[in-house]
Amino acid sequence: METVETKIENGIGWIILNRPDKLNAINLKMLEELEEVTKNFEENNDVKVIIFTGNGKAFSAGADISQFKELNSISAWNFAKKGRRVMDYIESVSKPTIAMINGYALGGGLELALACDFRIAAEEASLGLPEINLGIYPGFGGTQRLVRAIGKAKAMELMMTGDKIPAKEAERIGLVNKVVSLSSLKEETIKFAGKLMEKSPIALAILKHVILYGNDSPLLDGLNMESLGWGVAFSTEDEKEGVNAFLEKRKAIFKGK
Ligand SMILES: CC(C)(COP(=O)(O)OP(=O)(O)OC[C@H]1O[C@@H](n2cnc3c(N)ncnc32)[C@H](O)[C@@H]1OP(=O)(O)O)[C@@H](O)C(=O)NCCC(=O)NCCSC(=O)CCO
Repeated sequence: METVETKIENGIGWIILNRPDKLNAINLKMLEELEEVTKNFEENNDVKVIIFTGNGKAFSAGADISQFKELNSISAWNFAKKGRRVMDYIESVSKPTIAMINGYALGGGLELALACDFRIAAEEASLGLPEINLGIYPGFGGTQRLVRAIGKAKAMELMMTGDKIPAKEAERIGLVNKVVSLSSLKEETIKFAGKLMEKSPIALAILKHVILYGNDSPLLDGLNMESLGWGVAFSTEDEKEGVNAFLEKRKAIFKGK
């Protein structure tokens, strides 16, 4: 891979954006590689949780602006559609995903983090959607996902002013789940991933689907998805194990079956 590094350690699939001299700006190659490595991890049984992060001082400063000079309306539209499809795919992965935000998460970088299930940020991180300063606006799903994540008023403020906010403010408005020191970021993120790895991966996958797609549907459809998925969970060995473990007063050991 040219633009991302990957490794699998103790059930965690790491996807590390790797253009540190360009603050991990997302070019077309990186979009393609992100899609490919995410797909590989989704299909790999050794990977239980996927963590995205960046090498160097940024998570990602967004789409690669140096490529914008060559774009016209049609190629820009296609680039946005490509970016959007990759973010949609990342959001749809059946395994839990975490954005470990080690520094700047701007523009497309924040849109990648928004496509993840959880965001854990270092105190030093700075987040925002500054595209408006380029005479454009977020194009990798941010206009929709940010509103859903933090509500319309704050989302419009961030997108229309282009202001960057510190991690603590991002936590206050519900944009990130947790803020920790940079020195403990990796340890805290692994600890959080560990909690997820103790659960039934099947229940997590169904739950994720119901939350994501149920909330984007009319209430009745979402509620129907919830009860149908709940029934499906009862066809798993993990459900038997969970209930038996409770009744036998021991810790459940889920096998993902
Ligand atoms: C993130 C900023 C504020 C950091 O500033 P600073 O620390 O001063 O670092 P720089 O010298 O600016 O950057 C170092 C190096 O990285 C290049 N770079 C940074 N961001 C990008 C980018 N998005 N695309 C391409 N290249 C980038 C920068 O040019 C430098 O390269 P040199 O070769 O050393 O000159 C600051 O970098 C900043 O504001 N970046 C842009 C943030 C932004 O506007 N993001 C939105 C992009 S559009 C988008 O994401 C569309 C999808 O919705």
